[in-house]
Amino acid sequence: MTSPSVAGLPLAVSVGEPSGIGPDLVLTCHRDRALFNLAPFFTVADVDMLQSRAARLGIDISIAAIDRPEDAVAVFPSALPVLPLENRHEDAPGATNPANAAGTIESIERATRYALEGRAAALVTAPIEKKALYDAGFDHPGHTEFLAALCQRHSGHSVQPVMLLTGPELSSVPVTIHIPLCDVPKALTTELVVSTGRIVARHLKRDFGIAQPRLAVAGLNPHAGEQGTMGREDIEIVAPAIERLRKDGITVHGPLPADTMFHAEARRTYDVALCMYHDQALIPVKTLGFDESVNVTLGLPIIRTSPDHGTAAALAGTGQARTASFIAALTLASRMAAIRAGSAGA
Ligand SMILES: NC(=O)c1ccc[n+]([C@@H]2O[C@H](COP(=O)([O-])OP(=O)(O)OC[C@H]3O[C@@H](n4cnc5c(N)ncnc54)[C@H](O)[C@@H]3O)[C@@H](O)[C@H]2O)c1
Ligand SMILES: N[C@H](C(=O)O)[C@H](O)COP(=O)(O)O
Repeated sequence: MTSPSVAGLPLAVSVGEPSGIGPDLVLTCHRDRALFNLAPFFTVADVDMLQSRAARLGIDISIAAIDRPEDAVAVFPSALPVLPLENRHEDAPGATNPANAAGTIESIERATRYALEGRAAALVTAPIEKKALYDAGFDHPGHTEFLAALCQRHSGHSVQPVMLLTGPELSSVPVTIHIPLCDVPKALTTELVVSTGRIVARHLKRDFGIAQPRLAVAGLNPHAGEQGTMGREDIEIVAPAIERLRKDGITVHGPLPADTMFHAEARRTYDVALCMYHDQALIPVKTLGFDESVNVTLGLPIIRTSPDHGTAAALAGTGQARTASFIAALTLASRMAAIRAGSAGA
């Protein structure tokens, strides 16, 4: 048995970097759909590339090219529904090919558009190799910012995307995302911490069903600045942001020394850790639950999830890629879509 679709809609899956494990995950998850009770999904991909990758992996799969996302739910029980790419993807596991970049971007753009048009319940993205896309002129740090730009273009409203990594043991948010460490202090402002905290609190209520979310805010500096002797940002930037979030009625505490806020007892005191930079947020999540954690983009008009890991290019085509995080991303996307559909109908 597979899970029912949410409101009759499939999930839209972008296939990711073809030299990585994205295609392997899509194919394996369709093979194992009943085992993991997965809701119907389609992918936007090169059919020949998928056939070739399936043969490498020894997966006996039926792949059905479809014209419209609307056809995916009926096809899913018997075949992997694929909306064919206009650009081609070569099947060369482990070797990035600049010619593949256009197809990778097209897959993300089209899958996002189907979700924005209400023709897919949510978007799930397989991993991209950022450098391969930068070399082709892609000028967004990653999916997170690209999706915000696509949503902004579609709706005409400004969009602040927020990266949430969520796993069984810990959920955390990097306030600054993909920027060099030396740029973090300049990028970190009270306004950014406040707007990020508000988006997190709003989505925890709306998409995760947490009535009164509890946020814990990490300091930037060692020992949260040791009362200003190890950096002034925690006093001048982070603490005022916490005060403003509290005035909004959000349950929030900090700035906390980051080195002692992730142990088991501390984790029980909050729902999400707001961290000041990428590795502060992502190292504890990936250490505690690399195989099960999911990357979610908050702040978008659509639901977007992704596995927490990257392209793992050395494993592409080998059958060694673990699917647990991708399965968690598919499952969480369905659950969030069901919560939104339920509250929209309430
Ligand atoms: N969502 C995304 O698009 C996303 C997320 C993270 C990293 N990336 C990109 O991926 C590329 C590679 O990044 P990286 O090497 O730092 O991280 P990575 O997650 O690809 O790999 C880190 C280690 O974990 C292993 N691993 C990862 N996923 C696995 C899986 N499913 N099963 C078994 N082992 C797995 C890899 O073999 C490697 O040893 C970079 O270009 C990075 O930007 C993309
Ligand atoms: N920082 C993310 C992670 O390590 O999980 C990853 O690079 C994905 O970023 P985007 O979703 O913005 O591509």
